[in-house]
Amino acid sequence: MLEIQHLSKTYDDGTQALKDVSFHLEQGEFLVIIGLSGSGKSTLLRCINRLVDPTEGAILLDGEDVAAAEGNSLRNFRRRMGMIFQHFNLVKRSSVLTNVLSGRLGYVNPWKSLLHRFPKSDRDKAKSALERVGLEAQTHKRADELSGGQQQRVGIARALMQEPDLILADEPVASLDPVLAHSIMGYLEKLNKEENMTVLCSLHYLDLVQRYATRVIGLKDGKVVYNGTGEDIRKITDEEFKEIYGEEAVRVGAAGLSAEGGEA
Ligand SMILES: Nc1ncnc2c1ncn2[C@@H]1O[C@H](COP(=O)(O)OP(=O)(O)OP(=O)(O)O)[C@@H](O)[C@H]1O
Repeated sequence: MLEIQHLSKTYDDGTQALKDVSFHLEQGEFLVIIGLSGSGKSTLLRCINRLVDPTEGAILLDGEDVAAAEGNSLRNFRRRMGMIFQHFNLVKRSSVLTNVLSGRLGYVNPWKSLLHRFPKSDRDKAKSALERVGLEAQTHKRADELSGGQQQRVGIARALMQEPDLILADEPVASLDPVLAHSIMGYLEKLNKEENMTVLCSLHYLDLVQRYATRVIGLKDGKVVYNGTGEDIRKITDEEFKEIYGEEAVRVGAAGLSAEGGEA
């Protein structure tokens, strides 16, 4: 469904964040991107939904180039991708429901969205998204009254409002403790397995990578240095991981816990 061809990104200050990155992703995969801080993971995810404009290369979504898209066509591509951020990116003073509804903004007439006048069908959709992440009881709370794990579940519900085919998650559990990390990953796994959503997620804990990935891409200094299946990465030794990663394996612990296992 997604084919990245010779993607490069050089920022205005001359930093080469991505260098000739190519890989492909099939519908229904759970692809994890690993790499040290600064290796280009965020830049890659942000190029895919064009929060960052790539310098060179193509990003083919079902054969059509997102990298070259503009205007309506870019908006249509973006609707197909739900983004989940490390620091949740919620409007802290707004309610949980309003935050989730904002995931629908691309679909709503702009003046209506300014007035927070969302159609009933959208409000129903938001409630159903909140149920899917187990937060129906928190609907009317302010976002900043929730725990970190709950805030990230709001982030997931907001992404679901777009009815995405592809979920882009940029270190979604880096701000959470181990139990919450597994809980959040469990929700992403559920969307992947039960709703056949394709997931592209950056992570840096080896045990999470081994537990959830069906494919793994390793980035180092903006280049792909590893491309393997989930099976390959489950067999990897700490020494081999160090070669790809450049550092000792980092483990989050609490392995084996699932969405049901942890209180987020
Ligand atoms: N807006 C920017 N302008 C200039 N350089 C940038 C910009 N954003 C990122 N970079 C640089 O690009 C490189 C890749 O950064 P990126 O954030 O993509 O890496 P990352 O692997 O996601 O790191 P982290 O895990 O710390 O977020 C780094 O050298 C970073 O300093």
